[in-house]
Amino acid sequence: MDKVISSDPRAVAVDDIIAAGRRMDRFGWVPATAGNISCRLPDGLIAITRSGGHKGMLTPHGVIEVTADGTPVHAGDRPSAETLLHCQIYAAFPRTGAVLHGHSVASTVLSMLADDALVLSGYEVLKVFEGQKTHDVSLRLPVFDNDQDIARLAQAVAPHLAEMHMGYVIRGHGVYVWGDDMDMALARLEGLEFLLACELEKRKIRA
Ligand SMILES: CSC[C@@H](O)[C@@H](O)C(=O)COP(=O)(O)O
Ligand SMILES: [Zn+2]
Repeated sequence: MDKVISSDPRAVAVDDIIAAGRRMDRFGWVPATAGNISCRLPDGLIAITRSGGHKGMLTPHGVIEVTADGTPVHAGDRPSAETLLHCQIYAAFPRTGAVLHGHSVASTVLSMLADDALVLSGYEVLKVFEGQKTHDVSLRLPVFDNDQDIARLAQAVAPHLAEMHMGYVIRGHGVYVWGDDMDMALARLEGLEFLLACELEKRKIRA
């Protein structure tokens, strides 16, 4: 889909979120109603996917606005069940403009085999992450236990946000990745998912 040329930041955000959902769906990262997607708007509000519904088949109706603390701007709107995790990332990183959450096979399986982190080493694609200039590095991808209480999950994540290079994984659930804008967030998600797919292949060969 061509990018919408618009001076209305809301229209651009809606278009970016719909396009991101389609791209994530093409890779198989948003099965059933999994995943959620958001953008920060210039006025500080957050455009985010409604809860439920397929993220590969979003329409403008599937994108709503919440305040920085996750309160829907329009009463009755039901934002993503994981809205607080998005809000937490925007609060921690003032430059962040987009947050993506997907449920890939690789992140789901590997996180169930890991302790508190997955360590990714030696891959050229590690350079997609901020500040990385070489493949010759080991980056830690934290893994948090899944929790249906999202406020409690956010509390578990909070102390570790500042040290994150790539995002994080929720065990048996999926990844959270972010970037200054949607293109950057998508590039990082694609890079991370490539690395996780490589790790999964390595483990299959070793088994
Ligand atoms: C297929 S169930 C997935 C949900 O429980 C959740 O993890 C998810 O990613 C989507 O929730 P949503 O409320 O639509 O944003
Ligand atoms: Zn999820």
